[in-house]
Amino acid sequence: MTVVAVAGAGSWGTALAMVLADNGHEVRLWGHREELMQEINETRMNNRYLPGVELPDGICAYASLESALQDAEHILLVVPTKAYRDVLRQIRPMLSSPVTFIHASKGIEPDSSKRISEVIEEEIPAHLIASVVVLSGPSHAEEVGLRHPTTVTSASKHLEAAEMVQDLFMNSYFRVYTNPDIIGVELGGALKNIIALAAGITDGLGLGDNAKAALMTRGLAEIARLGRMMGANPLTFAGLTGMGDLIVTCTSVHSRNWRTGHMLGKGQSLEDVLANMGMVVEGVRTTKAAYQLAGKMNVEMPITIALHEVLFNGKSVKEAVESLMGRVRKHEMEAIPDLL
Ligand SMILES: NC(=O)C1=CN([C@@H]2O[C@H](COP(=O)(O)OP(=O)(O)OC[C@H]3O[C@@H](n4cnc5c(N)ncnc54)[C@H](OP(=O)(O)O)[C@@H]3O)[C@@H](O)[C@H]2O)C=CC1
Ligand SMILES: O=C(CO)COP(=O)(O)O
Repeated sequence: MTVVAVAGAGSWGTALAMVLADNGHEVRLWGHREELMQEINETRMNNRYLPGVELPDGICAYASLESALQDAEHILLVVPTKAYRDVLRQIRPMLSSPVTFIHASKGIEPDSSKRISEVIEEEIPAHLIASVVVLSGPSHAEEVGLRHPTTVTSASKHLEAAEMVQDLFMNSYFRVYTNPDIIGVELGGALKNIIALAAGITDGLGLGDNAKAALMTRGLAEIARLGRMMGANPLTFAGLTGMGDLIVTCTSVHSRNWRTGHMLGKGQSLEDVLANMGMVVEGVRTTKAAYQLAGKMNVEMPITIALHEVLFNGKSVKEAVESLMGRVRKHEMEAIPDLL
């Protein structure tokens, strides 16, 4: 049995806490809302974020981060990307010996263009980090909560750490693979949210399955283009954390990113959609970050740019579709010279 602190008691933190508790680990689920933490301990449910799922006895909810971290060998971070620096700055003075940081969030920080593992390494001194591991893949919390078969990837520069996390989570309904390509795994998980927003928009507009297949395929091409420039292994994007997560996020009604796009396609404003969602929609912020990165790295990302114009510059979705379809002719493999 291992003691794991889970920082972030939303949908995904709660579902992953359940997987760990099913595997016999002692799980300290930390959330910053005292009332919700008390309710979880009393009702054995997180009705706000994962309704209908009965939580195993191995989970104890904490409103005090310090108590949750006490004796924890590993810290699983599952807060929205925008909360990372704040949460890590709270954690830092509470650590006295190195721990493994596992993160399961999917986003890139705007302006700094940092991946989450880089933010962790920036905020926590090296002597307090045993390893950084990313857990990512096609995995909606609602289905993991039902213990439906799910596959994900554990990625780390250190294979032993990736394998340790694989063993920690793996069970009969949750299968974990390893991959050393932490850059590709983090970028795939973050960037697919942009394409899911765009796919939701085309679904909301009623543009059909051809348009959605086009967005997903050309979306993956631009993700791989940026990834390659940032040092990822292009093959990672054909795996669970690339194509796999792109499929689930663009096609599932559980996806908050797809749902947001769908409502935008139906004519609602971004502000209204986000105000009513009640959960994080990472793709909005990541569109900003990817737009900046595409400019900095000089990588062609037409879907990301079109979505950026819709979300932040008032371009109509109709105009965005026309501008994408009206681009000059291309070779399908044009920007991936190795494949020509
Ligand atoms: N849901 C899913 O199926 C999956 C989600 N992910 C990723 O996991 C990450 C978390 O998503 P998810 O759990 O779905 O998000 P939710 O919106 O369901 O929950 C987010 C949680 O984080 C809390 N939170 C927000 N800011 C802070 C803060 N500053 N300090 C402490 N807690 C904070 C929220 O609390 P409050 O109630 O106060 O807002 C809430 O409990 C995202 O990056 C997402 O992309 C990855 C795979 C699957
Ligand atoms: O990453 C996810 C599934 O793998 C969750 O996607 P959403 O944040 O769009 O719900």
